[in-house]
Amino acid sequence: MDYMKIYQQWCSDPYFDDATKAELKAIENNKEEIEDRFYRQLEFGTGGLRGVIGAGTNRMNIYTVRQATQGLANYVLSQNGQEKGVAIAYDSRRMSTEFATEAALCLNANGIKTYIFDSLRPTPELSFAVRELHCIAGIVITASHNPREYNGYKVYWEDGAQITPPHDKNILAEVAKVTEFSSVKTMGKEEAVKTGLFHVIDASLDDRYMEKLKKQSIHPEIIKAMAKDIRIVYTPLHGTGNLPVRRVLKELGFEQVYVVPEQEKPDGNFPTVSYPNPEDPKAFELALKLAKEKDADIVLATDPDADRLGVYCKDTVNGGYISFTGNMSGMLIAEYILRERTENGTMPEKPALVETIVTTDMAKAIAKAYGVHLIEVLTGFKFIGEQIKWFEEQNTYHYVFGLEESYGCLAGTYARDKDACVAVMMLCEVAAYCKSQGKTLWDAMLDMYEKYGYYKEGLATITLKGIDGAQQIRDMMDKVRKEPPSEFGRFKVQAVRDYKADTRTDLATGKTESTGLPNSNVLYYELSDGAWCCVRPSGTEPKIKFYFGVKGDSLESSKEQLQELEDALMKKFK
Ligand SMILES: O=P(O)(O)OC[C@H]1O[C@H](O)[C@H](O)[C@@H](O)[C@@H]1O
Repeated sequence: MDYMKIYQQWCSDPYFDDATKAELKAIENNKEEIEDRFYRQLEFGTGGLRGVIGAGTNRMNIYTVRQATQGLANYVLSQNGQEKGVAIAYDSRRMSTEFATEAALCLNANGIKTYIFDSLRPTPELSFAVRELHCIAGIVITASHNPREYNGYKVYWEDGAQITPPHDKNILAEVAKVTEFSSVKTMGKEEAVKTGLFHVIDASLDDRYMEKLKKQSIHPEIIKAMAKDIRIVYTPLHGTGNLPVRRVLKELGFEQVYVVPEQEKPDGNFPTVSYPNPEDPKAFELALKLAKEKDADIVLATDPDADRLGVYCKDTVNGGYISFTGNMSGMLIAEYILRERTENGTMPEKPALVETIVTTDMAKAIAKAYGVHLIEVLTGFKFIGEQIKWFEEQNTYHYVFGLEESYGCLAGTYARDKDACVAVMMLCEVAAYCKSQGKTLWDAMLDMYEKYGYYKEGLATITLKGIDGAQQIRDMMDKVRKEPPSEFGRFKVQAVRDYKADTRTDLATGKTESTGLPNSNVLYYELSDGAWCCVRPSGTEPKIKFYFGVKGDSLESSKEQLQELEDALMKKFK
């Protein structure tokens, strides 16, 4: 059906509420806006839904949320999961509470039990809740770190990780089948409660989650000893992190925790920050200001659903603050866990460290130093979570830590998604440990560079929106496949991995082998001098992403090499 007809249907069909109709009526003369809102159904990808909040088939609203949930409900029923039920959490975004309730009522109308939090919670706590309540699936209403216009819908399966094969494909297929709103079920909340299908999760789950977090601490005695000395500035960026992060730090004994007052309260309008992403230095403006006032040792920010952590640390040499990438903060925690657990004899048998293919190569060096098995997976924390499930099912390895470059990591197996609450806690412990030795986190980082090599990584993106943008991204990937580069500046290509074709080709010998990972539209170049680069279309945003890394022998040389690699890479693609 053409988009104008669908628009008119939404304007007149009694199924849609008056507010929706009024919102649509207001754009009746704006053809472009109508087209954008109705030219397609908001795509339900492997990460679930993510889109701008508003009326229309290509928007996040109660109708598109119900429609996706009906697809999920059909799959849950096909798996006989109605008794196990579905756990639901939501963050501080606009309409998050409404969408979470709609999702629950749709599931209830399909005879499926639901367990919903009474107020906002971090995404990793939902991952924990799915396992703890023995649910078959989970939903989080969040658009993670996207700008304020967005909301989203992430789906989890019973192991607590975001959906991976075969469930992801199966759920996608079920959602795609729900094309008529008339086939979407819903019911009133009172009735749902009466039937015993709608449950609110009680507060004891928070306590159990806290206990799991605290269990990850390796040296509580060092925290106690340093509690008065280490000064921490923290911002939840108007999201879900405020309560759990403060609570875990307090219960561990940290005494000097300063929360950015302007960003403490949950607010879906994100009034003080346009892009609530700890990867963006602008998100740290207020936190750094407070850090200077308090002379903080470390400055931490979590994204709205508290699965990502960004870090700055005081530079004792010049008094300024140094930014840490996700790779760097992940490495600091990884080194600490592996070193301290090896030393105090709590390292499990057959330990494993898990990272994604676009994460720093320093992880490999650390794993090797402590005799820990390193596993690489495709981009996406769900693949790290999936490894934990396989370790348990096949009794192969014991998970000690997992990390990815995009500011996410997880210590422990109580959750199966990245957890910024545990990341904050571990990083504060590392900082306390360093301070007890007269060092900062930056000193610790320099020690690691000296020990393992000066690994440095970067990320560049090109945003290409709409149907044309998607085509341009496909064309870029096709072109570079057809005309494979033999070098990027001074770096020679030694091997090419095409994860879509499942080939790794050694350019010197011409030998081709399997990548060992599932198919994915990703190209990875192994380069001379320990460098590498990788290209993949984003799965969550209209972007093509370029990841790259080098290994230098000093801070200066790695910085310079990284710049050269980035320039050469971007020149090839622009
Ligand atoms: O790169 P995208 O497909 O847009 O995904 C963005 C990010 O989403 C999640 O946070 C995943 O865990 C990350 O691995 C990924 O980098």
